[in-house]
Amino acid sequence: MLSVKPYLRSLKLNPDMAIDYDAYPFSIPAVRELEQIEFHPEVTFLVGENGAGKSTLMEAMAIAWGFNAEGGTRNARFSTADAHSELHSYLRTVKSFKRPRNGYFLRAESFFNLATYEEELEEGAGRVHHSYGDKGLHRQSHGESFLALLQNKFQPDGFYMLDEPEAALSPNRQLTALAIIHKLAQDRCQFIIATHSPILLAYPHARIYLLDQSGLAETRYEDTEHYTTTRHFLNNPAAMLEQLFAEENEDD
Ligand SMILES: Nc1ncnc2c1ncn2[C@@H]1O[C@H](COP(=O)(O)OP(=O)(O)OP(=O)(O)O)[C@@H](O)[C@H]1O
Repeated sequence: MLSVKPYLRSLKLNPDMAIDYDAYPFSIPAVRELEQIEFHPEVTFLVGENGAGKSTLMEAMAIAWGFNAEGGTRNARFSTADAHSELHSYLRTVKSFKRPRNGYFLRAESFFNLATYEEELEEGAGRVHHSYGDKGLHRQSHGESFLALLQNKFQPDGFYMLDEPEAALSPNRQLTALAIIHKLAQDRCQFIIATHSPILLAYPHARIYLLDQSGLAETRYEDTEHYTTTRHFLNNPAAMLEQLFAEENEDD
């Protein structure tokens, strides 16, 4: 029997479209070399150095799926002056025969403005702080409201895209977020997550794609720089700092 998930099964570049490889976004190696991404039914991660193209790709996938470029649900109409790339129009997606009932595109960078807009809409409709619990968005810290969104707004049968969700979360809250993601994955949800967090990346059985100078390829958790560097550092912070500072002095 064909399974319901993943809702977004795969994507690749449309080979019929003319591409300018010298201009953004195709000037980014991981976008230029993009062949095919096969998504995991539960969790797919995008990892890579700062500037590797994760947000560019996440945004394009989100728009191709039907989300608002700035984040939110498929119904969100929130927008800022920030321009988004045209990459979405170059993507060919393969989707499940079954549409998810819920969805959300969470971008750390525009989260607070978007959340304010959503809460105003809910209050206007007579709903009091539904998405952020009883306390309301503006009486919570950034991380608390972020987690409240996961706890209240993310529902079963959903497709969720999260761009650097760890940005506002302490290590303990990242573990809480992992537990929420795991519960939702059991409740027929699919996640695509761009992250730098070695904690989130530990999600079992996830598929991890690394974006780098040579393109985009699947990798293992233990092979990510996030895992190896963090592990190496925590094993002996003093030695690593000594080496780092010595190298800096040599450069001076
Ligand atoms: N609108 C734009 N026009 C031109 N170049 C852009 C634009 N937006 C991003 N870039 C460039 O594209 C590259 C990839 O940016 P992107 O934000 O996708 O990286 P990222 O992997 O999400 O980085 P980070 O981990 O720091 O969030 C960067 O070099 C960035 O400067």
